[in-house]
Amino acid sequence: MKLDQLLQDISFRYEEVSKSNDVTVHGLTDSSQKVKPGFLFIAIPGHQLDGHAYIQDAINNGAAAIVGEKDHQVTDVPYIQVPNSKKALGMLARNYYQNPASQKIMVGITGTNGKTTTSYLVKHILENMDYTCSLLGTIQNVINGECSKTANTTPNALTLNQLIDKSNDEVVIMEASSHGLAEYRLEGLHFDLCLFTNLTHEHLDYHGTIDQYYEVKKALFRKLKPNGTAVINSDDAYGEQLANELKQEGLQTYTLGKSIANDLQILDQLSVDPPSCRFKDHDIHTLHSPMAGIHNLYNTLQAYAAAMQLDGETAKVLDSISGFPGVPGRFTTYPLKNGATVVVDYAHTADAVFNCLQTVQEAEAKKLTHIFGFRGNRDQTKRQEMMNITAEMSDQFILTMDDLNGVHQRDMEQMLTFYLNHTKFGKGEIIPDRTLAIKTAIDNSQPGEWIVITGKGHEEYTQSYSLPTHSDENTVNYLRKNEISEAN
Ligand SMILES: CC(=O)N[C@H]1[C@@H](OP(=O)(O)OP(=O)(O)OC[C@H]2O[C@@H](n3ccc(=O)[nH]c3=O)[C@H](O)[C@@H]2O)O[C@H](CO)[C@@H](O)[C@@H]1O[C@H](C)C(=O)N[C@@H](C)C(=O)N[C@H](CCC(=O)O)C(=O)O
Ligand SMILES: Nc1ncnc2c1ncn2[C@@H]1O[C@H](COP(=O)(O)OP(=O)(O)OP(=O)(O)O)[C@@H](O)[C@H]1O
Repeated sequence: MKLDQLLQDISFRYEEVSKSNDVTVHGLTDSSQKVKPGFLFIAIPGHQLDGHAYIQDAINNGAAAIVGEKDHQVTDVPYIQVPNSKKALGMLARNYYQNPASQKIMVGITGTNGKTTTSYLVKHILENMDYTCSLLGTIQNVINGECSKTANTTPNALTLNQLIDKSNDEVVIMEASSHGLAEYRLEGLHFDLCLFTNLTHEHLDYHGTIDQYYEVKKALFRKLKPNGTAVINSDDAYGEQLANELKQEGLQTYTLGKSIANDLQILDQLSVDPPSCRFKDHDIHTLHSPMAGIHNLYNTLQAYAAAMQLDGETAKVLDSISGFPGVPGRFTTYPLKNGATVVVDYAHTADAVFNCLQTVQEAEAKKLTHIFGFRGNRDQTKRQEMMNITAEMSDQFILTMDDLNGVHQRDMEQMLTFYLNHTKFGKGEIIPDRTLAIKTAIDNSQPGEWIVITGKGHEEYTQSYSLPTHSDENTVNYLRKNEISEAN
């Protein structure tokens, strides 16, 4: 593709145009190491390194032209200076792959909690409506029915366009993380549906304040196609604010919540275990959530609303919801032979922990033991809130290791001791080895008791522990097998 064609809709320094006229580009990359002859190299200032420092490497590897945002002397090949390289990467990727997203029904999901769960629900329902769906998110990417691992919840703009280009599916359902939005990974994409689940304290190490975090999330809704719709949980305070602001801006919204002002009104909750409710859109219906927890009732309603925006038939949609198999590591339950129950859940915000523990309380647990830790090098300001919630809601808690992310285990243990000493009720202990923490809780469990392990969900451990296991699910199943063989 000619460089001029690639630069469509991108503003850049005028004097570079003539130089770039004749260049043909054979590929794009923002990694100098991946440059092949004829590639366009986009220099990105990152969080650890600066792509501008690798421009000469890119040229040595055969780059035909360079895009960057800083003043830079480049003599051998055209240097196109743009105001923002990350934004330019999005537009360049979109142009190079000929805007693959424009051929798809695009569904973007944002919010602090519930993105993955809602995305799985939407995929499940739409597939039952005979749509073929790609899924891009935290657990995995699924393109043309093939699953692959993901480095990021929201991939960078180049990967994103490559994945959408590869997809033969009709619908792309993707999670839009706040980092993805702030880093312009969705630049140039437009959506038919944008969903907002909720907004609570998270990632403030990156965003600074919750209001800035909200503004970043709101940016997704600026990417709605002219006839696109925002589907919003307005029982969440930030969701209500978002719906009001978008309506004022003339965008099409579809809200769900308890108030009569909503397009989908939750009338009354019929039961909590399993959760079900009556709701009204055009008519009155009953929804049975396929997953435990009121939070999942909201996720399910949101997925229902999304499907209805894509011309779903109420009865068929509600029917398909009842066959939803759940999401790995989201309130996954494991009955023990002794009559106790273990839950593995991905909760790693205070709100998610609250919802998860509340769900167990509603199941009338005789005793609730909560096992969790804090992720190293992540938002520390949410930790006290998480401690307060577990101290209030659990009967006993065990603090343990989560991913250390480069933090020394000794420092993390000191941190856990600090939180333990500053939390009232005195019903906590520290067992640093995660697998032994789980073993201790299981060994001491009694019929009717619940053990809740939060933080890692579907993820594999990033460090090794005493038991030969590599995830919470694996540890629980390993201990369950031993429980069974010991009992025999
Ligand atoms: C903070 C952040 O968003 N970091 C992302 C960013 O990496 P970075 O800024 O550190 O990149 P860098 O290493 O400084 O490199 C800068 C540039 O130099 C280039 N380079 C570097 C070396 C070289 O030899 N040649 C060269 O060209 C690199 O290719 C890059 O273009 O760009 C990378 C490529 O797109 C991302 O994978 C990476 O995500 C990291 C892994 C990450 O952990 N991100 C988290 C914070 C994140 O984004 N999380 C959200 C989900 C959050 C949630 O749970 O809700 C997500 O969407 O995943
Ligand atoms: N609607 C909701 N409201 C509050 N908490 C929720 C909601 N849905 C899920 N959760 C909690 O959040 C955890 C993570 O859920 P999920 O993976 O669906 O969210 P996510 O937004 O994709 O999270 P992340 O951005 O961290 O990947 C769940 O295990 C559950 O504890």
